[in-house]
Amino acid sequence: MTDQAASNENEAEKILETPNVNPRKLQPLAKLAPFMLRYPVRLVLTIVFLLVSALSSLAIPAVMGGAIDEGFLQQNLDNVTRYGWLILGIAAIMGLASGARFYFIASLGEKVLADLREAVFGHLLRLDTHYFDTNRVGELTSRLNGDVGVIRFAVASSFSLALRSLVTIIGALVMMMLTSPVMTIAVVVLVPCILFPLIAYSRRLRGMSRKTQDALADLSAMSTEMLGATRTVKAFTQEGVQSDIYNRHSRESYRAEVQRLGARAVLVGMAIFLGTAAIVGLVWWGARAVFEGSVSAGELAQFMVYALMASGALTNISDVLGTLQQVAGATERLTEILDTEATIDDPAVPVVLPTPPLGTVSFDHVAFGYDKVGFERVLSDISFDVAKGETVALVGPSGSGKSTMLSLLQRFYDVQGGSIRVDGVDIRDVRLMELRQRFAYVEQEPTIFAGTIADNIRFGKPDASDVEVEAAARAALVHDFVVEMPLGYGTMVGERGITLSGGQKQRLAIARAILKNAPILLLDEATSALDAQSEQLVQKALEHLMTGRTTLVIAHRLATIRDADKILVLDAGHIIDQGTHDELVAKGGRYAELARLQFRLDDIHA
Ligand SMILES: Nc1ncnc2c1ncn2[C@@H]1O[C@H](COP(=O)(O)OP(=O)(O)OP(=O)(O)O)[C@@H](O)[C@H]1O
Repeated sequence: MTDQAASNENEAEKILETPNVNPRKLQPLAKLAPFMLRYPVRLVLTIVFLLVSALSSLAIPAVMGGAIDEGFLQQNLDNVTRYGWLILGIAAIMGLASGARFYFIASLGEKVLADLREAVFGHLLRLDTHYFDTNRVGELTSRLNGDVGVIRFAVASSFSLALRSLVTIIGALVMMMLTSPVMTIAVVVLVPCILFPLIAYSRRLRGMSRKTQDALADLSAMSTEMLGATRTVKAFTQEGVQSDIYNRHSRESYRAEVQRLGARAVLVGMAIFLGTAAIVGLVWWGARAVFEGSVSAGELAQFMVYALMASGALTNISDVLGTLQQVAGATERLTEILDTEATIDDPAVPVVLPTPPLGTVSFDHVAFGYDKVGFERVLSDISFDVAKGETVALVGPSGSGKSTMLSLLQRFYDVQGGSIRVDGVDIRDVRLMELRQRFAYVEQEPTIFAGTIADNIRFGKPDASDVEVEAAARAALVHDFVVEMPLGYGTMVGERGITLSGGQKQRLAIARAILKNAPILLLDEATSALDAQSEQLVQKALEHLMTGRTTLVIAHRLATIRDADKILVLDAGHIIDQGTHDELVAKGGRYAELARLQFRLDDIHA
């Protein structure tokens, strides 16, 4: 009875976990079918082994019933031996089939998982920049990792359990009917009578479970935030205050959990009592039937085992339905990503850019707003031309639209009015890949990927040789600091390049751009102040990069604007002035004022 009590306890716990299942919410599961159907052999083998293992497990109690009636009760050892061998044979088939079922379903799960995550990741990278403006990266990675994991678990275990349980219930009921129709009907009435009150009670408890989970989520969000900002916490001497807030959340979570556990204990107790009472009742009734001679002792034993198998399978199914609903949610979220179409895509009939590249850029009455619906203008009526080899500097107050212009040029977004041409061709008529190969983009805060320094330099040209990498590194003044590192170009740089200084990161990004060797350079100069020596090194590296290339630069440095062939002065999305530095300073106007503030010209002219 102890084992039975333990199994009742497990079943009570499963009931507690069972969410409300809405069959319509299971519909998205159908979308997994194409991924599974890609592996028909594995799928068919899984089903075959599943059926064999379920049917062989159903055969064992029937054989055991025979062993009791013809062996034990008649004290016939030969019969016991024969039945023993038979059971062993069936157990061997069951063991083999179960092992094979486990292997095939698990490997199918892994395959589906790998295909899904590859499809989603590949698709995400191809989606528009606009998609990433409106969807948080954290949420997307959680979909990619969490949801795919949920699906893997489901394919590997829940589907198999659901199917196995279904076969077991049907098989056990058939065998029970064959043994004793009257007792079968009694069980069919009795089991729901016990399960339904338990399920009803467990649903009431579900609210409590949600409360604990919310409290835990708060706790984890807070610890992630605070541990990620320990410097800020220390600088503002907030360790004590934040610990107190954390403790308060932690205790709330503890109280909610203890309350839930108390309620759960009541449920487990109820399930154990009701389950045991039902078994006692059934045994008593069965014993009466045996004494009356309507069933044999062996039949009663086999009937009891089938009844237990059926009720176990029923709780398994209610458990699995809950998991499947989670899986349906995960599948829906993932297929939502796969169903999102990129709006910025290659043209149907692409125009090929001229080779060798001319390196010219022209904006013709360009208008743009990020908000597609409201069309709030970020840029209006922007027109200018950049000739081959020219350097054009964009200057203007923060938010005037400088970065947006570089984004539009690389077609991260599409213009809403006018057009942009590269080498005389409208960029919407060119294949995205071909267009973007024409640019080398150095961001204001360059991304340093987790990997070696060489990997980082090679990012835009993965097949570059070591010699090419070193040449680019030398030109960007990266080589000298790299050779001083213990592993040279093989030195790992942290997830965010934490081990490199600001100036080193910028030079690494410049080396990456030099290696890409694109005809047009897009440069977003760093605003963050570097020390004079670092600044000088970056400036030198940039000079190497700019040589012979058409350059569009968002300028924050005096050296850059002085050397620019043309300066475009932006304000609130309009070009309000243009000319060389000297011309614009001579004019007085907005540029002179801006330049005085931004580039500290007073120091220079003083
Ligand atoms: N991804 C975006 N989604 C919505 N609005 C944006 C987005 N990026 C920029 N904006 C808005 O567009 C306007 C122009 O921004 P942009 O970054 O082009 O200016 P900027 O001149 O480069 O400024 P800064 O010098 O501060 O980088 C700003 O009002 C900004 O809030």
